Amino acid sequence: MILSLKNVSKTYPNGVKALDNVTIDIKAGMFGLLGPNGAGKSSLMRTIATLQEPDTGEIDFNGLDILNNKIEFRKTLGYLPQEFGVYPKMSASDLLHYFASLKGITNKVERTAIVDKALEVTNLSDVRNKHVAGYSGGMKQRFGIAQLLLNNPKLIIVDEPTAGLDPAERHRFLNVLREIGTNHIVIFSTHIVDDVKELCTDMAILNGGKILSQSTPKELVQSLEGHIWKTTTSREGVEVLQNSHNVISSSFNDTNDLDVRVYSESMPGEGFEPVAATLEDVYFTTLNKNQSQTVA
Ligand SMILES: Nc1ncnc2c1ncn2[C@@H]1O[C@H](COP(=O)(O)OP(=O)(O)OP(=O)(O)O)[C@@H](O)[C@H]1O
Repeated sequence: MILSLKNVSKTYPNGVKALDNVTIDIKAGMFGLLGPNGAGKSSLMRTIATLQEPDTGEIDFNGLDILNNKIEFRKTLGYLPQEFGVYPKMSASDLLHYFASLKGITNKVERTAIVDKALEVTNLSDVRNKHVAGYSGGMKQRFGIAQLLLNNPKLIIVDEPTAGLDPAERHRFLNVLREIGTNHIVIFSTHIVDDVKELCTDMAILNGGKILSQSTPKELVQSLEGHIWKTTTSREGVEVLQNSHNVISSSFNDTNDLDVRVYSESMPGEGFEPVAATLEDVYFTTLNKNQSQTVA
């Protein structure tokens, strides 16, 4: 199973270039698309879901040219957009039976098996008789997944599903994605580095409509090993460091000083110690590098 995008670009009528020559191959497993607000994540998701046309480029799913075979492709697709709809006062079970009927699953025994499985995978079996309208944000997101599992999609696209979820719900939701990621291609977008770290077999960093890097989280972290250094300084000290060093991030510690992480090929100076690289270092280093190239 493979989804291939070649030179996909999109400029909106207002002149914003949301996708800039995106070329990427996505294989089975959990694929995380990581980027800040406005990076182009939703534009890429909507384009793959064939809800909007790119200006140029090709998208191919298992040999099918999806831009010229939208109806056929959509039968294999499950898409959960960023904004989910308003649900009627119907139980999760009744609503899933209704959606399954609309999708043409008319045999009641078959439909019941499919609905039960979708509720089980998304951990909603216990609340199947409650109204979806009264569900919490996280339960609604899981219901969104249950709904798209009904027609057994091969490719699942989930746009920023963890935004706005509390930590417990986020955890439950990621567990559901982990479960379905074992036998589907799941592409999900996020601006939370930990989502990708906890879940993804493969990932890309997107900004300004461009893919800045693509690899496994492990390989990306390994590529920075030996180049990340830490020091502790005052608030004013950080400003000085920012002018002379490649500062990745800074955070307050217990003594109200700042722990500062710096990227450097070799020992950046006195007071620095080497530290293990993290995926957050990868993310910020990649964005910083791109920003300085864009400015230069
Ligand atoms: N329909 C549209 N018309 C014009 N500009 C748009 C449209 N949709 C998105 N944009 C712009 O395109 C750029 C990319 O937006 P997009 O929503 O794809 O990014 P994103 O990474 O999903 O961001 P967020 O995390 O905020 O949802 C942004 O500058 C946005 O303002």
